[in-house]
Amino acid sequence: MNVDIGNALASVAAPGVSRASLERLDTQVADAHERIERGMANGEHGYEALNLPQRTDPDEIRAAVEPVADADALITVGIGGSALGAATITNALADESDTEAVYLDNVDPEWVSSHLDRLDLENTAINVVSRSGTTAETLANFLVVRDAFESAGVDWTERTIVTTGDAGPLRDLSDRHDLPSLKVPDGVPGRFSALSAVGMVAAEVCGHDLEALLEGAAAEAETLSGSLFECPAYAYGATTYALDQRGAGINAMMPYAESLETAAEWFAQLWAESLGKDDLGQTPVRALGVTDQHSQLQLYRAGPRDKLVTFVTPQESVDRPIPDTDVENLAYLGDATLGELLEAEFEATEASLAAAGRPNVRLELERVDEYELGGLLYGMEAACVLAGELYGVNTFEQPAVEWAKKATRGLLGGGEFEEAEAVAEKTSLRVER
Ligand SMILES: O=P(O)(O)OC[C@H]1O[C@H](O)[C@H](O)[C@@H](O)[C@@H]1O
Repeated sequence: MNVDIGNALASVAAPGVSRASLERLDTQVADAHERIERGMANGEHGYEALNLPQRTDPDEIRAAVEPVADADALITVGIGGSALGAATITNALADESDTEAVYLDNVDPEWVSSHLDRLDLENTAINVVSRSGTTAETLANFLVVRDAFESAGVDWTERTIVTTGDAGPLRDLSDRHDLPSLKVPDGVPGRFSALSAVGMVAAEVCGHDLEALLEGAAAEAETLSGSLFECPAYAYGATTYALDQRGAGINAMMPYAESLETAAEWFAQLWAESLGKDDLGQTPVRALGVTDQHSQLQLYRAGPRDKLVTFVTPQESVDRPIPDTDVENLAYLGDATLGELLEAEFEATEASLAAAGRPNVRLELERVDEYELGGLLYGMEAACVLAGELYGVNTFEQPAVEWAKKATRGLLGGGEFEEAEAVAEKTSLRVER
């Protein structure tokens, strides 16, 4: 992954971040890097995630998925960090795969049923993932999926792989039915676990190259160093932090590849849950080039000056010519390909933001393949850890989400809920038709 922060730097037209201030920030980056290295060396909670390229064992994952390797479809039941990493990988690489990857994260009954009703369950496998093993949505969806298998006369115990922590309801269930299981590595929070079994079971069943994913991540890991000017991941983390300090509290992640749409979702969780605490953090927004040029771009170029736009641009991809036409005003398209049009749209958007003094950063990938994707996932995680150090927040906890999880359980009769109820009552205002 290369990072071009040129359009985030202050110029005559743009009020971005100055090179001098980045040079000053580099001292803090050096200190943060020392802290990160120490955390990695000691396997401390969270920092351990940056060791995954060396720790993850593809053979162990392959052995666990062997019983379902021939599945036509794989239903991954998980949410947040237990689904988005895997979905990012399989959606990005979908064209290489014969297995359909389905992700059940939401508990919308209509949507869950629509998947279960259409899939041939006899040739479908289940990949249930929960670090804690207690997440209500995941367990509920798993019970529903299991029930659908039983109703279809399919032995779900022959078709299920579990990935979870050492203990908890999901681990108990997996032990009771002797299911093939993998462990969420210690010290790795869900949103940093894409490069472990959490993200890679689905990748393996869908036929992707796990070694290449890890090699790409390892290559990115090798660039970690005490200067943002030498490390693309830190350049990104430090620049976003510096821009946020100057008012860019919103970061719109805008890949110019349909296949990377889920990567923006994954990034949103990483950035929001890791940095959004102590009244600090930068709000991630999901966007997609070119689609959102025709919906959000007006705001990015002419709305409040509180945004950074992050482009992700693969340099190579398959292409397709635009056929000639005899419609006179469209003749200019006939000489181009869809890829050239996409590239021109990207360059025009980047230039238009820069011309309007709106900071933007470009993350360049050679192409969308396992190696580059591994680098992108690792690079964004390292950028996030660095940004967390600069903000001075605890990057690896998420107390606000835990509060809502507890409240949900309480509402369903699974625990205390007085605090949430009391607040909701005081602030409720209802307007009826
Ligand atoms: O993997 P699980 O324990 O089921 O957790 C799934 C998700 O739950 C919560 O929403 C956490 O805030 C997320 O960070 C986590 O990824």
